Amino acid sequence: MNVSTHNPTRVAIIGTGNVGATFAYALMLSGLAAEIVLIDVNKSKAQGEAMDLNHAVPLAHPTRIWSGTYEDCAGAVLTVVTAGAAQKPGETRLDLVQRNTAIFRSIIPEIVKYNPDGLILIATNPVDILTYVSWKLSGLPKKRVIGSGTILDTARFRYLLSEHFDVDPRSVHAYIVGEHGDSEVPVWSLANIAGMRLPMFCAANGMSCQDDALDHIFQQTRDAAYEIIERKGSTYYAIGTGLVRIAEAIIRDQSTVLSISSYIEDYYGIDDVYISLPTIVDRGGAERTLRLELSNEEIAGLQNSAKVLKEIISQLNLG
Ligand SMILES: NC(=O)C1=CN([C@@H]2O[C@H](COP(=O)(O)OP(=O)(O)OC[C@H]3O[C@@H](n4cnc5c(N)ncnc54)[C@H](O)[C@@H]3O)[C@@H](O)[C@H]2O)C=CC1
Ligand SMILES: CC(=O)C(=O)O
Repeated sequence: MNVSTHNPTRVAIIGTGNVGATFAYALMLSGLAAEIVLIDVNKSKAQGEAMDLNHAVPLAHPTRIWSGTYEDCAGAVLTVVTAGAAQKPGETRLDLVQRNTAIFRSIIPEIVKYNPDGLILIATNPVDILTYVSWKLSGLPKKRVIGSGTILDTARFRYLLSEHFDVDPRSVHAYIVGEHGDSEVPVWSLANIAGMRLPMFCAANGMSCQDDALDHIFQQTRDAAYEIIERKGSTYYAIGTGLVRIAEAIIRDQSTVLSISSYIEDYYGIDDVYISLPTIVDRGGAERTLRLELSNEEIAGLQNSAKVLKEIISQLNLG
């Protein structure tokens, strides 16, 4: 190997709390990144996580892991931001917006200063709003700033549907779109198993497709974070895995359709907001948002989600 042209795949992680550390662990196990740099305002925490992760490396994948500074974001294909306040029991994601926007005003310019060419992936809540904030603060092209959006909600939805229909969740094709939060929208009209819409699947398999059963599945999806936070304080395994899935689509240039948060223009009258829709993700970031044929109810739900987010963004004084 010619050392001078050697360019290892580096992923930078800002914030090494529950979500950042879990993502780092899952990323190391995946073998996708040759280098993982951990950055946190709490340097001691980042150092401790790097030490613990390094001790797993001989048992997993050769990966260079260290706790660093923003200078180490240089050359990273992807910088993932998980830094900031998390919900306490009873708080909504939107309640975090002022605290986390203030934190992002110090983080995002530092990332871009040392890495103007990479992609930024936001996980911190409220994720859709902070992805918009990050795009504004970074000055980067829209497609290179993305949010984890409803990748997690979609995974929860598919899991719960798979339990109801007793099939592998990977065989359930269904999306949650809109805000990663209370106004999110289930796309029932396109949900399918083996190309069979749910009413057809139920009829063919003698199963229940009652509205109240499906409504309950959506409510459990939407409210999952509240329930988990009430029980164990925070959520991190599923989002950590979701972040690895997005990183994989980027690093391996897979053109995977994922429900991430990307910049939306001219979509059922929705403009100038980051919101989740099925999106083709590759090495360049959010390449294309798919134009879904939604029902009138789903369109109204999506428009409401955009309205909720835009009202809050308009109060943030982003210039
Ligand atoms: N998008 C999603 O689906 C999910 C998002 N989240 C969000 O992820 C965020 C992090 O959650 P947790 O890891 O549980 O929180 P945590 O409290 O465990 O970790 C947050 C970390 O951010 C660090 N931090 C704070 N200010 C910083 C700064 N200025 N620079 C660098 N680091 C800084 C803290 O030192 C801490 O280590 C929250 O906003 C949470 O709501 C959590 C789960 C799912
Ligand atoms: C905390 C959060 O956003 C979630 O688990 O969905």
